[in-house]
Amino acid sequence: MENKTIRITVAGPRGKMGAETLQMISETPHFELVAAIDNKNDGLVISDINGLPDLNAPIYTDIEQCFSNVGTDVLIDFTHPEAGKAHFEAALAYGVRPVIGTSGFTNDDVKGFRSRIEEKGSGGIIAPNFAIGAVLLMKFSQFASKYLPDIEIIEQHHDQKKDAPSGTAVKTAELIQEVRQMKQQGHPDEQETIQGARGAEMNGIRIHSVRLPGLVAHQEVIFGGEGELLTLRHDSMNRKSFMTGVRYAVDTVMTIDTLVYGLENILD
Ligand SMILES: NC(=O)C1=CN([C@@H]2O[C@H](COP(=O)(O)OP(=O)(O)OC[C@H]3O[C@@H](n4cnc5c(N)ncnc54)[C@H](OP(=O)(O)O)[C@@H]3O)[C@@H](O)[C@H]2O)C=CC1
Ligand SMILES: O=C(O)C1=N[C@H](C(=O)O)C[C@H](O)C1
Repeated sequence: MENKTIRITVAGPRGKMGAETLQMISETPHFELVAAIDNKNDGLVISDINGLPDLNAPIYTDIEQCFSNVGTDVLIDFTHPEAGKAHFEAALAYGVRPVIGTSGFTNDDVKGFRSRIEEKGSGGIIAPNFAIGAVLLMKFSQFASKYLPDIEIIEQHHDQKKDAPSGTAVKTAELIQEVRQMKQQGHPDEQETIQGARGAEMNGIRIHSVRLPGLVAHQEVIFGGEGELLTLRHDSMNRKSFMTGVRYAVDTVMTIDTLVYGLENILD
C-alpha cells in the first residue's frame, strides 16, 4: 500500500541539521517539504539559498503566517530552545504535529510540552538524539546501571554546539535514574581545586562535556566496578546518522495522540 504524503515544514533550514533534513525529505517519496521557518530570508524559496537543495518551498520568518498560508502536517524543528518552544506552541495552535530535535530544554520545559499536548489531544515527539546507535547506547546504559551503579558520562561535540551538557547526556542520566538507586559517587570529602574539575552533576552522576573542532557527536558512558570497567560508546560521524530516526519520527507522529520524549519509547 502506498504511504499518504506527509506535508512538512522545517524550522532552521540553513542549520547543520536543518539542511540535512531538507535533503532527507527530498529523498523520501512520501514526504513533501511545503515550507521552512528561518529567522531571515522571508519571501525567498529554499533553492534561492546557496548550498540548499533545489526545492521550491517558501521561507517564512513568521511561523503563524506560514501555518495560516501553507497546509502542514508535521513541523520538524532544529533551531535552539527558545525558538523551539515558540514553534511547538504555534504548531499546536494550528493542528500541526511537532517533531522537535532541538536540545537544551529543561525538565520543566518537557513537562510543559507534555501537558500542552495532552490539552490539545494531539501527537508530538521530542527526541534528544535521532541516531539509532545513540538510542541503543542510552538503553544499554540503563540496563548496565542496575549492576554497575558507579557511572560517568563523557559527551564530545563539535565546537559550534551552544548547549552543554548535550540533550543526549541528560536523557542518558534520566534513563539511568529510572533504575539506579540514588548514589553519591567519588570520595565524600572530594574537593575541586579548580571549579568544574569534576564536571556537571545530575542525579549523582558526573557529566563531562568536550567541545572541539573535528568532532561531530560522540558519547561514552563509563561504568566502574570492583576491579573492572565497562565502557559503552557511540559515535555519529556525520549528520546523515540522525536521518533514519527523523524519518521514523515523522511517520510515527502522524499515528500517536500523546507526547513521546525520546525515540527509545517508539522503537519496536
Ligand atoms: N535530536 C538530534 O538527534 C539532534 C539534535 N541537534 C540539536 O538541534 C539543534 C540545531 O543543531 P544544528 O543544526 O547543529 O545547529 P545550527 O546552529 O547549525 O542550526 C540552527 C539553525 O536554526 C536557526 N534559527 C535560530 N533561531 C531560529 C528561529 N527563531 N527560526 C528559525 N530558525 C532559527 C539558526 O539561524 P542563525 O544561524 O541565523 O541563528 C540556524 O540556521 C541544536 O539544539 C542541537 O543540539 C543536533 C543534532 C542532532
Ligand atoms: O548539537 C549536536 O550536534 C547534537 N545535539 C544533540 C544533543 O544535544 O544531544 C544530539 C547529538 O548529540 C548531536
